[in-house]
Amino acid sequence: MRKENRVSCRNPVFLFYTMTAFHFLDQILYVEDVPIRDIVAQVGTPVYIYSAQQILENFHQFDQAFQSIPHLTCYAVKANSNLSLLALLAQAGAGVDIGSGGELYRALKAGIAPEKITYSGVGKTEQELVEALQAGVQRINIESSQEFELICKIARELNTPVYLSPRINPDIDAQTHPYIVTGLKENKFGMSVEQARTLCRHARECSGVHITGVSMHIGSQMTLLAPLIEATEVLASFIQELRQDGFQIETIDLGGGLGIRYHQETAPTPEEYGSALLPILQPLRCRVIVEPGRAIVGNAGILVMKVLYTKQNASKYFTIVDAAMTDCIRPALYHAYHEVLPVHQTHDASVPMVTADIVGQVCESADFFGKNRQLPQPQPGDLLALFTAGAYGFSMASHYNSRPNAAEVLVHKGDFRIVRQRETYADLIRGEDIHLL
Ligand SMILES: Cc1ncc(COP(=O)(O)O)c(C=O)c1O
Ligand SMILES: N[C@@H](CCCC[NH3+])C(=O)O
Repeated sequence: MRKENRVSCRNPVFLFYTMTAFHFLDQILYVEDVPIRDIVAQVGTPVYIYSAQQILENFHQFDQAFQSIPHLTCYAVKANSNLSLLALLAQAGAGVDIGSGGELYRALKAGIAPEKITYSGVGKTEQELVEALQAGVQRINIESSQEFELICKIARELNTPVYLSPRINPDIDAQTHPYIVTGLKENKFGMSVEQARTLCRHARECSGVHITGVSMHIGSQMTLLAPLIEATEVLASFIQELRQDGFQIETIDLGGGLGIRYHQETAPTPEEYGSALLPILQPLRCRVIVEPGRAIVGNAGILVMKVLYTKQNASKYFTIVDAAMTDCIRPALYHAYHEVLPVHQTHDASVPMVTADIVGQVCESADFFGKNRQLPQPQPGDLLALFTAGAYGFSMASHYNSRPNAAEVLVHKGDFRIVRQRETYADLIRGEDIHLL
């Protein structure tokens, strides 16, 4: 990763990005050793670009944070499910957390060993559960008594042992965006300790079904450790109780949720996260599962887009780009802040700074990437990069307005590969038939 000779830029946020694989050299944005413009020249825009080195560095930070105890880092596939990213992480020794049959399919295709897969989710269907058990998945986080009954039935029919971890909803506020809080009692996820206690007792009567763990996932983009510490304590004391009742609890699954820096927030590092939790975890002598998604891929990806037009309505300036909320819905859905910077910096003082909304092509006023952003007056054809877009970017893409999905590119050192082709119009109508009744 080149980090020498960086130019000073007009915007101080540039300095922040020099801490990742994305950096400016002679006013040009690079990922690892590749200029973004070289990728765009070959692949076009909009394009998601990921750094393999950054992903691996983030993954190893989690591994190191828990190295003093048995653990498995199960990357949450929902954050970014591209097959090449999954294969990269598989090669590095990661397991995965999946939330659907589709994610199971991807994980297996990417070479993740079934015994390294954890299956979470509030609404797993019978077919999905059967597929997971037949594939050899050995950790299912269970979220309701009805799901439990269904799993008991499937275990009998398949004559397969099943290993379950009730997902505890500890009623603790993760203090993040309300749409991504998942551990309050009014949320749909998991069950109370009381309900889990009843479920575990019931499990004794179901042959082939074993309660071997306890799990949680209380929210996403958490910037405070206190809720995670408190929730881990709840799980730890439940584990002690279950063991006293004779259950052989081997696993504690802490879920994901560690936040990252998008703007001015400060998020704990994986090391700080590990250090805060290890005193609770060590005495349990459990295998620890962590399920980070965003913290592994978030800062390892950008979305590059091209300026189509600029215009002014009344006193407002707009920069209209060739990407849209269909490529990255986070600003529209959560009012999430993502830094947007020109791919080529200018030191030319004659280029005026403007304050503009950076907006997409879709017919929704929520279709924006940034509001009132200060940047050197963009010109049609200029490239802009939306930073920290590796998590919940492409994986939440849609086809609204019949927009083909963007291409995805993976970079490693001086080399890059298209890891997902840009969609065509034909892709958009695949599976549709015209019937005139
Ligand atoms: C069960 C489960 N595990 C892990 C994650 C990953 O979360 P994050 O990307 O916030 O680390 C999620 C999503 O929030 C989840 O629902
Ligand atoms: N999609 C969310 C995170 C939800 C995590 C899934 N439980 C985001 O973009 O921040």
